[in-house]
Amino acid sequence: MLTPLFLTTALLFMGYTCYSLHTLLCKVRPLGIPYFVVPFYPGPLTRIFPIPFVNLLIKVFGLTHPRFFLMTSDWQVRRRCEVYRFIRSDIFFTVTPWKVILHVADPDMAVEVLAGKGGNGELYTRPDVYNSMLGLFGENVITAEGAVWRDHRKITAPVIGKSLSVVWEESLTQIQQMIRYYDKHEAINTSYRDFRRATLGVIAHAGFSKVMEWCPLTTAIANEKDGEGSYQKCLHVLFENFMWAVIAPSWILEMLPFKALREAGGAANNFRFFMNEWFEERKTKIELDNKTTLGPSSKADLMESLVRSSGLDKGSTLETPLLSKSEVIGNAFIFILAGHETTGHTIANAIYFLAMYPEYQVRLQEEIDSILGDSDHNQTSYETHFDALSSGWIAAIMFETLRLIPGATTISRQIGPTPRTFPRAGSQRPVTLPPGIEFWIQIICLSHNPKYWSQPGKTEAESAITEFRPERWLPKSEDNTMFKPYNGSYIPFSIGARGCIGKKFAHVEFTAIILGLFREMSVEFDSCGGRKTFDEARLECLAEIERFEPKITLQPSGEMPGIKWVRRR
Ligand code: HEM
Repeated sequence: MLTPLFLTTALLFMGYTCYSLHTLLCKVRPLGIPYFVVPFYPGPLTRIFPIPFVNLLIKVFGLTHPRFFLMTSDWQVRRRCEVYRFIRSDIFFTVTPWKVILHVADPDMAVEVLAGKGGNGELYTRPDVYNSMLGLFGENVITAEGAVWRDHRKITAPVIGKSLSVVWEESLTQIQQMIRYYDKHEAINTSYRDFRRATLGVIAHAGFSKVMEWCPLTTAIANEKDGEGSYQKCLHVLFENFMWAVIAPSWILEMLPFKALREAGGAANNFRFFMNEWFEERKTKIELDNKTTLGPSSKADLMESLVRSSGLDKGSTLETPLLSKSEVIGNAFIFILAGHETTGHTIANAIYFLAMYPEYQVRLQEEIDSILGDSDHNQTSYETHFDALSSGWIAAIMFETLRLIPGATTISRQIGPTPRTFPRAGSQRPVTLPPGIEFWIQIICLSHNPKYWSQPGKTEAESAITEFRPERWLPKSEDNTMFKPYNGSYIPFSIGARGCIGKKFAHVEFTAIILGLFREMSVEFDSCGGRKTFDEARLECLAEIERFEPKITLQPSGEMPGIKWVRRR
């Protein structure tokens, strides 16, 4: 009885899938844009299944054709521009039975989607699958659209912009504490985690007025009895298992017989608990302040701005609160997440590049010394030193790191209800696309596209597009401004009204952290007691970078070679 029922359902499903694929192919073929058929929609949850299975098949059978690797989630990292070169086009479709995706490495089209008319999210919204993941704790500035998004942005962006002095100070403090620890330790192979902890400390202070001393994660977890330790453990578990935390409500996950799922559910629950506590704590403080002062202080941080906008404080002048409590917590989560992972990993990536190319460390240190002279870098401030340090080697190293390894590989958007025409770079004809198509703007393919990254008068090979060459960003002798790439070919922070709120925050943090580290220290590969040469470690590092995988941000999938911090001679 069950077998025929199962077979009929399976046949009906397959029939519907083929019909749907056929309909979408009929839509795509007349457009004259190259396309590949992919049997499933490669959204975030397919990283659990079937992508690992596809990866196994590719490895076992040595499959190299794009129709195979386009089924994986990390082809942009492993193949960079290969597929665009293969099809001789900067745009192509993957057609799945449920969706048509346009992969874009054409800068003019990327600019139109992200920053053209309708780039504020009204015509080109994020696909729902991403919003449901990022809205795990409540709607927020990333998941909201239209008028609601404008409110969220108005509440959050100005306070983030005003926090830069705290960002500078706290970055230097975190690094001082980190150096104290590194001074006593030989080799480090926890850099990604360590820098994530430093940048978590910065966003906790700048956005939430919480002071978190830097210590290695293991020490923080060992101190779990104190509230701070368990909060840090909860964040660590949540971010490491984020994929699991979004697949079902926490109470279901906590009942399942799998440890990773139970832990993810528990961490999500604990996070809600901590955020509730922070919310109530801040609400009480605001109510007290309202009784004793004349209103909101000009030094309000992100949490204060969020809580005040929820209108829950008794002295609130808001007739209609702009945010619900769950939106306050949703935004707190998104700023903790976006505000520390991306920057922490970018700094760790830059450190590995500097270990691979020590000549750039020397130039960086010489520049820092020439700007600071004998003064103490720990006495510097955002107001006095950021400008001087933000247009030379430090900035060049950050820009080049993000060009080679952007935090996010892809930005996705979907076309609204009417067909739209999009420009193409060069002398190519504009294309008109039907509704329902999803754009995947490939940040990493744009920043490797030889048409825009080959240097004038040099061949593609001489331009070393896949190599770390920060000097490409430095001002040329005739003017004092840094290199400006072709519009749309370099968008690690995205562009347009929905571009990154934390771009300057990240730049200030990166500058202060690199300053704090390299004024006192140099980084080198750990030779494992003389058993590993510099060249071996460098090759190992390059091979690991080729294997980076997009989790929340792009990050190592295996173990990076160990590094050592040594005092400058
Ligand atoms: C190197 C560091 C960073 C990188 C590479 C980065 C990258 C990005 C990108 C690519 C987007 C656009 C995503 C999309 O449209 O789908 C974005 C948006 C966003 N970023 Fe960042 N980010 C960084 C640091 C930060 C920091 C430090 C914060 C907060 C303090 C932050 C907060 C946000 C927010 C709230 C949005 C959503 C804006 C909106 O939709 O209106 N980011 N970021």
